[in-house]
Amino acid sequence: MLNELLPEDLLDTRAIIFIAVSATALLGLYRRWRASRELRLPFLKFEDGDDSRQRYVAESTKLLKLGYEKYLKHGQAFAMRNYIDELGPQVYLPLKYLDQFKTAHESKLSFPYFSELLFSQNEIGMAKVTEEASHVMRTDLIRNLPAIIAGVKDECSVIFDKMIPRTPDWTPVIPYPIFAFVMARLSARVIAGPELGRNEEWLGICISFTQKSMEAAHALRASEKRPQFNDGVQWLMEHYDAQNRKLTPAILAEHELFLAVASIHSSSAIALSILYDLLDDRRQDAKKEILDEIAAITNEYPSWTRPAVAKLLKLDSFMKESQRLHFMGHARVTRAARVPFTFGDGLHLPKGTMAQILHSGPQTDPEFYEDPETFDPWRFLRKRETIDPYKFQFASLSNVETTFGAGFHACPARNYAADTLKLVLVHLLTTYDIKYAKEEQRRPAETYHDNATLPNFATQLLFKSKA
Ligand code: HEM
Repeated sequence: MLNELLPEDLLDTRAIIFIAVSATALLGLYRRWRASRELRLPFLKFEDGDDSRQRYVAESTKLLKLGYEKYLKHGQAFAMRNYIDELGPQVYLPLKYLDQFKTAHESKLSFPYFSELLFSQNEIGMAKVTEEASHVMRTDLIRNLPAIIAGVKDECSVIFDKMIPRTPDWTPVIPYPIFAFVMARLSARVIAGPELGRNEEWLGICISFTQKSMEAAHALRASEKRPQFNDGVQWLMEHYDAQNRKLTPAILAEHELFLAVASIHSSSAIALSILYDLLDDRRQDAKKEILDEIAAITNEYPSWTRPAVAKLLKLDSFMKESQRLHFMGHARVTRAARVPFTFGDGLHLPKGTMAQILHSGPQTDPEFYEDPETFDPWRFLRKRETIDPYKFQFASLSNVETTFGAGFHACPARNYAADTLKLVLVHLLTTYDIKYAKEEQRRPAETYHDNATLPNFATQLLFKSKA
């Protein structure tokens, strides 16, 4: 019957898929259009005649600065176009909502759902945020941190020696791919264990996020009995066992790939960004003090254990100041409304709204930081000395320190990430002389894409072995 009524090609599988996909996309567009009508918020846009999509890709930084000054600073949320139009408008919230926002239950405001929408994870088959992987990072990683950190410095020497030879001559290096490899290898020790940590194919997979992770994890699981390790695979196996659930290779691969996505590029880009400041000719006095600090710790401790790393107070402060001014992205604490959500004062987010905190706004706001545009390497060290020694650290969380997010989903590996970054920088600063290849010894300008700000990945540096 259907055959008689419809043209032949409409029954072709491709045509059916096309219709189904288009219908879903149209339904999505309709839902988001409705959501944007329900959002009773000022709508921020470029108002100089060009409000094209391209401007949202290249110039969101300008618009977000305006949004902070005009709305957020005065306690008013705003909406703006999402450069991926199908996602509907995005919402930025002022800090007064952060406490309610970060504590809202996952069934209402969701971090995984935000990532699912933003990265079209269902459509492209990308590994999703998995509750189990986050759980083992939140529990087992934190418990095992001293043992894990104790091996990082030695591992740095082994890896960097292969990647940047110790020679007396200046060697030109584009550091980002090397940093990504180093961070992939360091994270692999934590998320996948020593076998995969030394497996170049696995590391390549993690760096390039390819589907091959499935095969690699499958091969690992297929390889008979695994000895006891202290890593994510082991912790996930134990977590599933304790709940009497089956951890299949495919599920394990999904957890592992998600952890690889979460861990490698953020750490590599931040390492590069901080190194750029350490090499800048305006920071040489601070660098000298950091080198003295490292020398003093090396005299006091036989090896780089967690207590030794905790003594890197100046490096910690420098790193935090560097990230304050050269943050990795404007948006943090990203959540999407699984159901319509209303804040205590009546602000309403329709179902499907993607909302976030503007991390960048407070970083250069004199309300939060004195003389905020000045790079003051010991700003946070002074705060630790005079206000609270346990706060204002690189990995600290507060309503203005949102580099690692906030609330339940705040990065569970932030202390691991901070310690690892420090040990990578200690290794680089004590092993090599490093300078910019160009004559001017100044950090290169950031690059921008949508609400991301990234250190320049193409800048060439020169390395030579320390005398
Ligand atoms: C300096 C490097 C890193 C930065 C800046 C960073 C930042 C973040 C941020 C902003 C979030 C979301 C928090 C929120 O929305 O409240 C997050 C989540 C997460 N990060 Fe990190 N991260 C870093 C390194 C790592 C590493 C090395 C790992 C693993 C070894 C990791 C594992 C995770 C996981 C599992 C989550 C999801 C937490 C959850 O679902 O509850 N991160 N991270």
